[in-house]
Amino acid sequence: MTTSSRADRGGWAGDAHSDDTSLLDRATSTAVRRRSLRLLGELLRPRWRPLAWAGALIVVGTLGQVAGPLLVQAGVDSALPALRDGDPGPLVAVGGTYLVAAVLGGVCAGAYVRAAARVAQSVLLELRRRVFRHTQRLSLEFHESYTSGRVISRQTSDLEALRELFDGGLTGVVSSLMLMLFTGVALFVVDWRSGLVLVGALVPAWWLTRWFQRRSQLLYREQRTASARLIVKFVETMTGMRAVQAFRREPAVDAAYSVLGEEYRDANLRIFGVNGRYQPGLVLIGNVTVAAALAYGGWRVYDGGLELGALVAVLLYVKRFFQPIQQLGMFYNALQSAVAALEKVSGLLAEEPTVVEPRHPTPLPRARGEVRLDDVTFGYGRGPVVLPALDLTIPAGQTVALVGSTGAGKSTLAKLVTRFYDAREGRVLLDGVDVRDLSSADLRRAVVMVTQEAYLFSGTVRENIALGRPEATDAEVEAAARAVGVHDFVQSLSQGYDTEVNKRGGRVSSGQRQLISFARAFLADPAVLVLDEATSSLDLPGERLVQRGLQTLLADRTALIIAHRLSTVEIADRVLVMEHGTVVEDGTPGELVARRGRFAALHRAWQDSLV
Ligand SMILES: Nc1ncnc2c1ncn2[C@@H]1O[C@H](COP(=O)(O)OP(=O)(O)OP(=O)(O)O)[C@@H](O)[C@H]1O
Repeated sequence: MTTSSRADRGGWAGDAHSDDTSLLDRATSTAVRRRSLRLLGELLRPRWRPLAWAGALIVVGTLGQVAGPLLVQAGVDSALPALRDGDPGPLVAVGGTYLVAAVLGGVCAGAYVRAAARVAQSVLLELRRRVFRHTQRLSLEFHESYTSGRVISRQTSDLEALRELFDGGLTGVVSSLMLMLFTGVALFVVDWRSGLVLVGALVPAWWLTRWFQRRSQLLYREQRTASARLIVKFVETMTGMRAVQAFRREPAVDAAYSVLGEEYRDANLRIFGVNGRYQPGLVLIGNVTVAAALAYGGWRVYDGGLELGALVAVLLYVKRFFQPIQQLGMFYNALQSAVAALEKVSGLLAEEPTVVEPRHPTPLPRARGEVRLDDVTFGYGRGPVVLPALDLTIPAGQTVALVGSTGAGKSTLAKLVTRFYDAREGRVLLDGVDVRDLSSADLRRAVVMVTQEAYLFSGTVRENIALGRPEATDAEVEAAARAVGVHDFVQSLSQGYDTEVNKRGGRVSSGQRQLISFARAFLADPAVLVLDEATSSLDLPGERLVQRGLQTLLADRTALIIAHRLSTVEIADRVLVMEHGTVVEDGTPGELVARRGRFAALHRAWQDSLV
């Protein structure tokens, strides 16, 4: 894959994540820009009507503002002489028009801000929704490689940068540009020679702006990268707080966080350094131009080549012309920040799920639960092969315990059966149907995975149990809880099934957490259950409770359990011992103990640990 096409897709795959580097080569940079613009186009196209309305408002509003100096000129050069001759009419007319233009300009500018804000807010809402929906849609492969902190910074600080641009900057940029354009045209209308003085001044202003643009583009990328790193570190530390405290990593983490914080501060300071040169540079150019226009115009007034009113108008226009440039410089910061953010968000949105939904799924409304791996070879991404040519058949209803040393490929096998990943070669079949041909609805109904961490979401115990079947009745939820033996515990909570978990009064132990997740799986009633048994040890009564719950859960269904406990292995119909991605022993627990191989040794070690 070429760099540009990877950047076009988003480029997280592989070790160099494009959004973590601020130095992109030219081709990648162009591809990233194009991708961002495409996204912006997609977002703006359906909103062209309100955009056109905002555009009309700003044109009228700016015309109202630009009319001022022209009217001053008319006042000085025509209305005042007429008044001297005893005719106050022109002065009244000029004064009245000035008032109308000022009011119209103000009203339209205000309406423009509101109209632009409505468009901006709806774009932001859509983007926020898209990012969330898209991240959910992406396969596990993405989530295992793109750290959660980075996803969070896409959804928070990047969208925030875009909000800042839309809220203040963008409306300002458009009105500033408009004001400059109309002011320039009006200046040429009043006195084209003075217009040429302005054009001369634009040359250094242009060079200064180009310099600023180049420097700040790089610096803003650096700033966003530094900010994302800071967020990643924070999220990582907070989610791993137990490990941090257990291993007294606080000072090390603190030091690392401080370094990242300093890098972020330095990145911000560098930006201010560039701004600090750009802004005064522009002010200087502006003032020199006003002085030049005054000298040149004054000489011509003296000479009789220019009316006094025209000179006043020229000076007002030249002064006004440079005000928006300074504003533009400030908005440019917001723009840079937002462009960098848009590049990253568009990268995330360009990611494609690696596990794709079939176009014409084979229906499987009622799975029996036979699982077969047919010559399956698998490796992560472009990494080494983890499972080489695996053949395995698990008849419907069989409970299989997977054991083996760490890194042997047990979880990988589980992730293939649940189709969190697709095999590189070979097929994974459920009831004879390739899992790639099943709709995700059928597959997720038939195959449920219970993970080690048994994640509980904020909400009530009832909602947590009914996660896979939200339409389940209270009686069904309770029956599931009874079946796995967690009903009494739930009843003992302050508000029973309505207790909010993870809040005060709703704290659950790891064993209870597992039982709730068993109840959740029981209620979902899948034909195949894949279970990564928790490694944390429970006390004996707790272990018995979990074991009993497990047995009820397993009855009549196919189960693949990554087993960490002797008691679990003993209730299995079959044990598979894995080493380096291959099954090295396969049989009933009794048979394997008798065979005196690896499992027998493991079995002995487990038994010894119990006495
Ligand atoms: N997301 C991943 N990306 C790349 N390689 C991975 C990923 N997950 C696992 N691996 C690699 O695949 C191999 C098998 O890992 P797997 O998690 O399946 O082992 P396991 O038998 O479940 O181990 P454990 O009992 O420690 O969980 C290991 O070498 C591991 O480093």
